[in-house]
Amino acid sequence: MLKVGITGGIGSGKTTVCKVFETLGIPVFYADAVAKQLMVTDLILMDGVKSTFGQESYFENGILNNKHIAGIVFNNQLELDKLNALVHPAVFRAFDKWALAIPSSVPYTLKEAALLFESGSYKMCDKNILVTAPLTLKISRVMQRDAVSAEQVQARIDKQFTDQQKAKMADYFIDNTENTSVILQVLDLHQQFLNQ
Ligand SMILES: CC(C)(COP(=O)(O)OP(=O)(O)OC[C@H]1O[C@@H](n2cnc3c(N)ncnc32)[C@H](O)[C@@H]1O)[C@@H](O)C(=O)NCCC(=O)NCCS
Ligand SMILES: Nc1ncnc2c1ncn2[C@@H]1O[C@H](COP(=O)(O)OP(=O)(O)OP(=O)(O)O)[C@@H](O)[C@H]1O
Repeated sequence: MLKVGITGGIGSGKTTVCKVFETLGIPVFYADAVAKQLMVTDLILMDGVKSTFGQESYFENGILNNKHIAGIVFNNQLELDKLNALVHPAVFRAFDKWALAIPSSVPYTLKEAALLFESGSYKMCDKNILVTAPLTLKISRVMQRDAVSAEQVQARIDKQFTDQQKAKMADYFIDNTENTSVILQVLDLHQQFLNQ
């Protein structure tokens, strides 16, 4: 079965685009959501996070202290590398398990990940899609969605490959500047994947 990776910079709208594919019956593995879940359920990963970033990485009720970790990793590349080295192997394992449970009648699957190219996981996909949007639009979307400052969004953008770098590794592109064209672009790609 065809495995398609889908990524895009913060606020590009990759999750929103994946919801459109889901309406066509395509199963989507949301790597970032799974990573978040593993951060509070995978005991080995949690131990690694606590010993690397301190006990304060979790509140007493077990909830992840996102602000604490984000404050460390998005200001220091070495610390971010440590977090990624803890999280990515756990997500790869979860994806393999998920893919095994997909029925063979499904024409293709999608793997949505913010760091598809950065983590190297695009190599495990047959084709990869890059969702793009103008930088100012991406920043304003995330500021609105997460109630964060432009500087905080920019700090994450700085930790991801640029769209130019990602474009070299992508096979397909979706321009998510406005809603209507996105649906048509998804339908077009869907048809191409069904014909492969
Ligand atoms: C660092 C954490 C605590 C920050 O939490 P917070 O709620 O502020 O952000 P959230 O998880 O919603 O991420 C929002 C966006 O930030 C960007 N981002 C998140 N983690 C990373 C990273 N390691 N490198 C680059 N960008 C990142 C992505 O575009 C992501 O979609 C959180 O992202 C986390 O637990 N990360 C570990 C899990 C992980 O690596 N996920 C995969 C990458 S998104
Ligand atoms: N075409 C669009 N028109 C209007 N709003 C949009 C569009 N695409 C995405 N958005 C909004 O922009 C915000 C960011 O979109 P989304 O969460 O899908 O991006 P993302 O690429 O998954 O971001 P992140 O990397 O932060 O997870 C969301 O609030 C979403 O509802």
